[in-house]
Amino acid sequence: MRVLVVTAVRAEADSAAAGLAPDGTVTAHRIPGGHTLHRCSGAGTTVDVMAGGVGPAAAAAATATALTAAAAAPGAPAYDLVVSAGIGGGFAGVAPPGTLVVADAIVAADLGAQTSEGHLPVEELGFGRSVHPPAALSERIAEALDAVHGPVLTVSTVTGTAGRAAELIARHPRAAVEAMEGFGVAEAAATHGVPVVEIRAVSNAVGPRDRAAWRIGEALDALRSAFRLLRPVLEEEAR
Ligand SMILES: O=C(O)c1cccc(C(=O)CC[C@H]2O[C@@H](n3cnc4c(=O)[nH]cnc43)[C@H](O)[C@@H]2O)c1
Repeated sequence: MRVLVVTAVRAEADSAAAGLAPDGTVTAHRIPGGHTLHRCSGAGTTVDVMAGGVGPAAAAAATATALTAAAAAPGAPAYDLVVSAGIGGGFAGVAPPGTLVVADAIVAADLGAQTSEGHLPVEELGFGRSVHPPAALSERIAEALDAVHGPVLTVSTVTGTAGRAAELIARHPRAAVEAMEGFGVAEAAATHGVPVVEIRAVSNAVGPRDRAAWRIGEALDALRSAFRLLRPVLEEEAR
């Protein structure tokens, strides 16, 4: 089984790789676009971890580049699964800092049109999609990680007010987390016909901006634990 993990920044990629390869056996492979795949191999599974950049556009471009490079490499197996992973903001009462969340829907929460009656998603405008269902495996992953299994919203602007948080919850009442890359990763994966899952470790609460309250170290530790627990699930899937 071959898996591509896409994070936004290097610190997230390092946490994922540390969980996947606790003995530190990771090899680096350059691909076009200046990206590096950090390869963790073993027990019938090869997991490539890549920091693709912040935001849905950078994430989509990086993911599509890695998937295209794999498809173009003679004799190399195609990816079986793409994982979007990183830290995120948790919605109050659902996902406090330190919590792990696995997406049961990957939602582009600000893709659409603003109207006097509120936000219209692209489906209502007659083009595109704003939701990707995750791979069926996501439920098993959520169980293995003891994670919340709920919608993960992708936004281009980090929420910084209580009003915006309330607006998002009104539109997505089950939302667990917001982050900035999942939908971009999912679009690229869908283009290549590869299933996708999204895993987030909560670093902060969604709401009024309070940068001092972000628990990034705690979230990166949780992300490392998530990938330690993910490894046997992938190995079982590969059998
Ligand atoms: O200091 C700020 O207010 C600020 C503004 C924009 C971006 C940041 C970041 O640290 C990058 C966000 C980065 O981390 C993910 N993330 C983490 N928490 C959230 C959130 O509450 N809402 C959206 N994204 C979040 C995201 O996926 C990015 O990769 C700081």
